[in-house]
Amino acid sequence: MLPVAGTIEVNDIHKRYGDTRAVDGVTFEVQAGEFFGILGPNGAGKTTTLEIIEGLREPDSGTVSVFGTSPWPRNKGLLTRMGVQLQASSFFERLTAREQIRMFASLYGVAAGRADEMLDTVGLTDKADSRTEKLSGGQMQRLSIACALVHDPELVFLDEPTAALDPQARRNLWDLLRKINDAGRTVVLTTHYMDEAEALCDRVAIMDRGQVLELGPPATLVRGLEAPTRISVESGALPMADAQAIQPSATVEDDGVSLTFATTEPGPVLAALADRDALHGLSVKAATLEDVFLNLTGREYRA
Ligand SMILES: Nc1ncnc2c1ncn2[C@@H]1O[C@H](COP(=O)(O)OP(=O)(O)OP(=O)(O)O)[C@@H](O)[C@H]1O
Repeated sequence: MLPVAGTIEVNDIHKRYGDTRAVDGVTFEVQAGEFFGILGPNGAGKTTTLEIIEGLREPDSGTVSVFGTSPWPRNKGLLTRMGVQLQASSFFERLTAREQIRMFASLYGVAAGRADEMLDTVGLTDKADSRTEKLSGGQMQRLSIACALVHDPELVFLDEPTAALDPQARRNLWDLLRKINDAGRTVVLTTHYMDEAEALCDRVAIMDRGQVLELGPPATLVRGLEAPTRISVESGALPMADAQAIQPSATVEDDGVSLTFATTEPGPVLAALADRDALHGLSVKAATLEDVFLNLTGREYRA
């Protein structure tokens, strides 16, 4: 049997700008229905990678296939099957939200009624008559996502869709993105937020300096680290000697604010603290993708 081709296949792509190796040998596949994330700090090469897949840029070398064909040179057959989220700045001037999305719909030969439905899907019906420059950041992002989805594409690209949003607006947008994926669409998203990648993505490619350092489901990447869990309670909850006796393999520190255990076996430590009635101010922090990045690069993650 032939292997099943991915919706997207990226094979050893390179792109240089002068001396900058923006993309330096990137390879991955995205399967149909996947929520795939490209995660990395500013300048990692995420946008360049995405634009090459979208057919907006030509790689210097390497190949890309989307639905089995090359997106470069500009492939009109792919346009109707892909949705690309535009930055809010690319809206037509002085149109209302409804006029914007109907304009996008008409470009694809999509009926106005479908455009109005999409406004409703992204929760903007009550803003339909507002001019886009009057919308909040989150509302503009939702409108740009609605415009990307108006022709019902199978594959959706989102470039940092929640950048610069407040936490509540980000959460709302996450719910919307999950719905889009649950409806069967393949979603490729770039983000520099570790928590966003963890919350949304089935698999994530961690990029830095033009290269993919690690690729897999977020939970697998974190588990693969075998990084310790950090258990903190109030400073002085136990005398240091008693704390150290709980689990000789754990590292224990008391910094005057918290007494913290770093342990790969958190269960017995929690049980022992409960036995000693020493759970005041408890917080438990497992390793995150940030620890994975630190482990891979030796650098703290700075989005
Ligand atoms: N058109 C361009 N001309 C010259 N250099 C560029 C161009 N586009 C990107 N670069 C450089 O290539 C590198 C990768 O940029 P890219 O925008 O792909 O990264 P990114 O991970 O998307 O970053 P950000 O999160 O800041 O958008 C950066 O060093 C950037 O300065």
